[in-house]
Amino acid sequence: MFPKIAPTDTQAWQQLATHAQRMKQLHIKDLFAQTPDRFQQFSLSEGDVLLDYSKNIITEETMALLQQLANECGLPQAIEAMFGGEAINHTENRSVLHVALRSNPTDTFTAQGENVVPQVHAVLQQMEAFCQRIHSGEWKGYTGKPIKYIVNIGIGGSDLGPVMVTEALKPYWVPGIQTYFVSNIDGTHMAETLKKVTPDETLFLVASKTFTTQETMTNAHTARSWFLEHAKDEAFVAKHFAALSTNEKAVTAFGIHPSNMFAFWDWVGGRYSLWSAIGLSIALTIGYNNFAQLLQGARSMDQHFRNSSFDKNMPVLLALIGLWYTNFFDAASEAILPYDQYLHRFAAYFQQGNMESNGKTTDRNGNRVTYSTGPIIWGEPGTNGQHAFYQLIHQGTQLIPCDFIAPAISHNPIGDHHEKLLSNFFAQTEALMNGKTAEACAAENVPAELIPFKVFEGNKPTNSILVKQITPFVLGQLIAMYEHKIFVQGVIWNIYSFDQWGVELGKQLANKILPELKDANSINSHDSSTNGLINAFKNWRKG
Ligand SMILES: O=P(O)(O)OC[C@H]1O[C@](O)(CO)[C@@H](O)[C@@H]1O
Repeated sequence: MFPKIAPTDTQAWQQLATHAQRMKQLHIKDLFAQTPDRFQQFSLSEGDVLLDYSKNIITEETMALLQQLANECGLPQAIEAMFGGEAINHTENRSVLHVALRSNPTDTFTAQGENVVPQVHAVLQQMEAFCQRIHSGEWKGYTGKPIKYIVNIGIGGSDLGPVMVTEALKPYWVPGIQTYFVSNIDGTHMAETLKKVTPDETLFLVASKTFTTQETMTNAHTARSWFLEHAKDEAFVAKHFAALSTNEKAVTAFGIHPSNMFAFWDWVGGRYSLWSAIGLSIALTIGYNNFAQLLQGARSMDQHFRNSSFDKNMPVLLALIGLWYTNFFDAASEAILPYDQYLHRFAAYFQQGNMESNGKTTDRNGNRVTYSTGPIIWGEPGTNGQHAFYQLIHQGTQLIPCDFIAPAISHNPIGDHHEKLLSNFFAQTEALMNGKTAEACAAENVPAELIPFKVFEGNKPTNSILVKQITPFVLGQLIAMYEHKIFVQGVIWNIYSFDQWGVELGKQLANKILPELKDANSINSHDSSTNGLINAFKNWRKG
């Protein structure tokens, strides 16, 4: 196990606090003027992924101190503890081994003394064989037709990853397969999806680690009832429902045959599970070989993360830079801005990844932290974001560090769209850094009274992540890079990143309120606001 040190108790933290006061007097553009080869100094590549972190309010001293902080907080030991299968998810007494899901068959990853790699590959083989049967048309629905529609029913980690990846890799979709995702318990989500599919050509994947999640189980039962209204015979459920879960008992109780169950294990966190059986919707949508490439890309990033020194380590550098702004510049949020329409769910995916992992106030000693932990993560694809919220990033009062992500090669090279798109990417990072002075405005003959409104302070930090093309392999690298960033930050903040107790309270209260909504009686068991809302809801429904 690694030390449970409050980062504020390290020498590096004290030095960083002093150093930050000096750095706040500097402007990134001056740092470029002082060191023209700053790009070489603060950029690195790993395969087809280039990370340029030079447009940050950092110097070599900053980075050295941040790396010292990581060392003092035991990051080297923490990395080995995770890869070594130690139960680092302490509050649930579980290993954290999503890295084992993208292992090669000859690798070894051990949880509770057992090498998990053989079981991982057994499920991968089951997934591959299943994909082959669906894609070849060998697997038939109850009227003898092949499967055309996949409907993944899951929520949170059992939805967001597969949604994000299938959207990101749309150019790789298997012809003839159309995939939909239903997550919301709002009946509208299911109803609108069922309008698009036919019961005899649809495969429902019930994706739930626990197989108890209210939203998923409600949606799965609704899908089953709809299916049976058409198919009439329960025996046909086996041809149209499969389960992706760790809970075989609950899967069987639902009526899904164990041969249609794809297993994973408690050492896979929900928000880190797209690499497991939860990725079956991905494999069915883009083909198993492309899914395998996604895993290989992640594996290459795992090795980079585990074996590179911190000054050449993409996840570590991203984590340290993020922490620098969270803890020493009071940045409350970070934006992820992909200049690629296919990556339109990337920020939403890492919203859960970051905020469910590092949105914690209790440290690993059970004490309240005295420093900020995980920031708010948000973002939209450029250039849409430019016409929505970039105003605030440029001229607002909040400091919002941004990650710009783009491929050099578009899957849709129409005219000069991609050059125009990327010219915006490059222009934005440059403009955010340089800003615009009053003198520059005056030189453009801006009327004096308008100059204060047209001045941009600049000095807004950005990371640029340029990749050759969004292939399955590169996407695997990118996702794993951000996963490990979250891990590194959690270690330094001395919090447990792999539990999510914070989502429980709302769930418990909803279960308490649900029976109160089923009759017409007036409610007075809550505070006046909650009583008032519930009674208004009931009154409207009476009429
Ligand atoms: O896969 P399950 O068990 O249905 O859980 C879904 C999601 O619910 C959570 O437990 C809480 O939101 C997530 O961590 C998880 O991804």
